[in-house]
Amino acid sequence: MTHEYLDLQTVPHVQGVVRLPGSKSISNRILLLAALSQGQVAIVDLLASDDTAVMLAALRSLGVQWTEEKTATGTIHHVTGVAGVLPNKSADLFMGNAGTAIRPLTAALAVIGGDYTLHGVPRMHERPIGDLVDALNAAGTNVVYTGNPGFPPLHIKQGKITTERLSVRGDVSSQFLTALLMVAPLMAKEHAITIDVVGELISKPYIEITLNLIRRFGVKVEQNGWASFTIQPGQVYQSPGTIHVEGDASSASYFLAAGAIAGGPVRVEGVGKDSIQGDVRFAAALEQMGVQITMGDNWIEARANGPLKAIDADFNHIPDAAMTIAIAALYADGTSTLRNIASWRVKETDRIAAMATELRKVGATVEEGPDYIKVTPPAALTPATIDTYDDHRMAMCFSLASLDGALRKGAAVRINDPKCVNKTFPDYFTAFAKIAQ
Ligand SMILES: O=C(O)C1=C[C@@H](OP(=O)(O)O)[C@@H](O)[C@H](O)C1
Ligand SMILES: C=C(OP(=O)(O)O)C(=O)O
Repeated sequence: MTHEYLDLQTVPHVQGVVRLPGSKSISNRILLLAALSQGQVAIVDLLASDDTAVMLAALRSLGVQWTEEKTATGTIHHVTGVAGVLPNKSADLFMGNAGTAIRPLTAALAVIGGDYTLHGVPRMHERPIGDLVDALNAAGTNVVYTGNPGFPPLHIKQGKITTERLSVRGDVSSQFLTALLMVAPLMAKEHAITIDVVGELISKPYIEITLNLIRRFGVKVEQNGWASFTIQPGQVYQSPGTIHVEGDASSASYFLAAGAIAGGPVRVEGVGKDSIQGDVRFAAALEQMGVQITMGDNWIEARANGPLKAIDADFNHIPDAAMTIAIAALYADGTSTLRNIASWRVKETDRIAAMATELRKVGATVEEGPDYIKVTPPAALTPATIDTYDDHRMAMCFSLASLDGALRKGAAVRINDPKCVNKTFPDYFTAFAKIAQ
C-alpha cells in the first residue's frame, strides 16, 4: 500500500468524448486462445494494463512467442500459437490479482500437464479457485494447493484427463466455467467432453463472451441452456488471422455515469450496440434511472435528463459495472437497492463492505446484506478521504463523488492509492480530468 493520493475538487459539469481502453475480459481470453491455437494471431488494441501484463509475462515464461508492434493508430500484438504444446514444461508464474489470467491458465496448464507454480498478490491468495480445481482434479489433473486449500498459490503437476464429463459449480465465479470451456478442446482429443454446471450460474454474460471468442478461434460448443456444454472431439483452435479488441464496457460505466450525474453529454467510443460485453447493459440501468442514452454501433452517449431516479434491481448480470450504480445512487431521488451481488465479496476486495464503508464517509446511509447493498443519499455529500483497498473500481467509482448532480452537489474527495487503477485502466484519471473541464 502506497501513501500516494489524488485530490479531486468538485466538478460542476462534465462533457466530452472518451476513447476507451481495450476490454480486459476480451484481451486475456484472446491472449490465451491465440497461444493455444495453430498459427499467427495479430491482436489489435489489446488492453495495456497490469492484468494483461501478467498474462503476457506468463505466456513468455511458458515459451509462447509474442511481439508488440506500434503503429500510427495503436498497437498490434503478434502471438505465435503453440497448438496446445507448450515449449516450457516448468515455470513459476506471477498472476498479480488477475482473475481472468489465473483461472483460465490454471485450467490450461493442469490439462496440458508439467511442473508449474502460480501465485499472486496477497489478495489473490484469498480469492477462491477451489470449484475449478475440484472440477479439474475430479477429471484426472493434478493440481495441489501450496497455501490454504481452495485458494492460490497452486502447484500443477502432470495429470491425465480420464473422464468425458466434468461438473463445475457456477455460483461463486463464472470464470471457472470460462476456464473449462477454453481448455475443453484440449481435453476432447479422442472423445467428446461435456461440462455440467452445478448450482445457479452467476455473471452469465461473461460466458457469452467466452463462447463468442472460442467460436472465432474455430471451435464449436454445443450449449444446453446454462446447464451443460459439449465439445466434440478433434477440434483445434485456429488463428482467426487478425482480431480486434473492443473497448472495455466496464470502464465505460464511469464516464456514462458522469454524464448522467453532471449534465453531459459524455460519449464513450469503442463499445456500442455491436458489443459482445454484457456490461453495455449498464446503459439500460442508467435509462431506468431516467438518463437519456443514445447508442451507435461503436459508441454510447449519456446525458442527464433531470434528477436521477432511485433504482431497485438485480445486478447479477453486470457485477462490475453495478459498482458504478452504487455511486450514481448518491445522486438519486430516494433509496436504491442493488440485489444479487454476492460475488462482490470475493473480488479485488470485499466490495460490499468497502462500498458501504466509503459511501458512509461521503454521508450516505447504507445497509449491507450478504448479497445486497441499499444506498440512501445524504442531504449533501461530505468531503472525504476515500480508501481504495487496492481495488481499481473503488478508485474509479469514487472519482464520481466529486461531481455536482441535479439534486445535490458533489464533495471534494481525496482518493488514496489512485495508481490501483493500473489493474485495468492506467490512464483513468487523465481521461476523467478531460471530461471534467
Ligand atoms: O470472465 C470475466 O472476464 C469476468 C467475470 C466476472 O467475474 P465473476 O464471474 O467472478 O463474477 C467479472 O467480475 C470479472 O471482472 C471479469
Ligand atoms: C472482478 C474483477 O477482476 P478479475 O478479472 O480479477 O476477477 C474486476 O475487474 O472487477
